[in-house]
Amino acid sequence: MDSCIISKEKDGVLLFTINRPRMRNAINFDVMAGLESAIEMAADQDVKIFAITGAGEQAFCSGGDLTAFHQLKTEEQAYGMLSRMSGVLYKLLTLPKPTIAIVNGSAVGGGCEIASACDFRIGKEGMKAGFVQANLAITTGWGGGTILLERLPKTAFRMLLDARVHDAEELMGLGFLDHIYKEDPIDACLSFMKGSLSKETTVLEAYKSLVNKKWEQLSMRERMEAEAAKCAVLWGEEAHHKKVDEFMSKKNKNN
Ligand SMILES: CC[C@H](C(=O)O)C(=O)SCCNC(=O)CCNC(=O)[C@H](O)C(C)(C)COP(=O)(O)OP(=O)(O)OC[C@H]1O[C@@H](n2cnc3c(N)ncnc32)[C@H](O)[C@@H]1OP(=O)(O)O
Repeated sequence: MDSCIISKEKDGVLLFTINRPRMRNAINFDVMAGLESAIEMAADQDVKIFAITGAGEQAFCSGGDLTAFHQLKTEEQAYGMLSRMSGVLYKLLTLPKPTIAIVNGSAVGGGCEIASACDFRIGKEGMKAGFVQANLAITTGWGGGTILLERLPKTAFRMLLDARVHDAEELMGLGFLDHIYKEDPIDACLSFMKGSLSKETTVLEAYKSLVNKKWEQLSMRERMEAEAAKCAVLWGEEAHHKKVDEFMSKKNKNN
C-alpha cells in the first residue's frame, strides 16, 4: 500500500493524503518524500489550493513514526531527519498558493506541526489534537513550534508547555482550528475554501506572496532550522530514549 496518495480533486484542489491508517498516519521517510513531491506538483497551473489530510476515520497524523525513528539515537542522527522535515514544512508554509489541513481525526506531535504549516485548519467533529512532544522529553522539531508561536501569539506557548491533547471545541477557542465540520472531508474543504476557489489563481498567488513576505521578514527558515537543532539535542538525551522505549514496549505488548 502506498504510504501517501496525491490526487487532483474538484475545483483545482490538489490533495495529499497520508496513507498509513494502521499507524495512525505516522510520518516516515516515504511520506516525507511524497509530501516533497506533492508540494512541487502544487505549482501546476490547474492547482488553486493545496490540501493535506489523513487516510481513514481515526487519525490525521500521529507525528513521526516512532518505530522508524527510534533507531535514531544520537543528536547527529536525529538532526538529519528533523532538519529534512523542517525544510519540508518551510516549503509547505511558503507554498505560493493557499493551503489547508483537513484534520480528519487525531493530530499529535509532528501531526500538529504539519497542520500548523498550513494557512487554514478545519477539524472533523470529535477530533482531538495536541503538541505532545514535551511528554516525550523533546520539543517540536519540524519547525511547528516556531510557526505556532507566530500564528497564535496568545495561546501557543501554553499549548507547547502543557503538551495536552485538546478537543475540537477547545482548539477553536485557542484559535488553532478555523472550522469544525461534520460532512465528507473533501466536501468540507470545498465548502470552507469556496470563496478562494472562485478567484483567479493569479490573485490567490498574489495574496499568498504577501503572507510569504511576512514569513521571510520573520526569518522563519532560520528559526525553524534552529528549532530542529534544539530538538536534536534533547532527542539524543536519555530522558527521550526512555520515553520512546516505553512507547515501544507498550506496542510490543499489544502485538
Ligand atoms: C519525530 C519527531 C516528531 C516531532 O514532533 O518532532 C514527533 O512527532 S515525535 C512523535 C509524537 N507522536 C506520538 O507520541 C504519538 C503516539 N501515538 C498516540 O498518541 C496515539 O497512537 C494516537 C493518539 C495518535 C492514536 O491513538 P489510538 O488509540 O487511536 O491508536 P493506538 O494508540 O492504539 O495506535 C494504533 C497503532 O498505531 C501505532 N502508532 C500510533 N502512533 C504512532 C507513531 N507516532 N509512531 C509509530 N506507531 C504509531 C500504535 O503503536 C498502534 O500500533 P499497534 O501495532 O496496533 O499497537
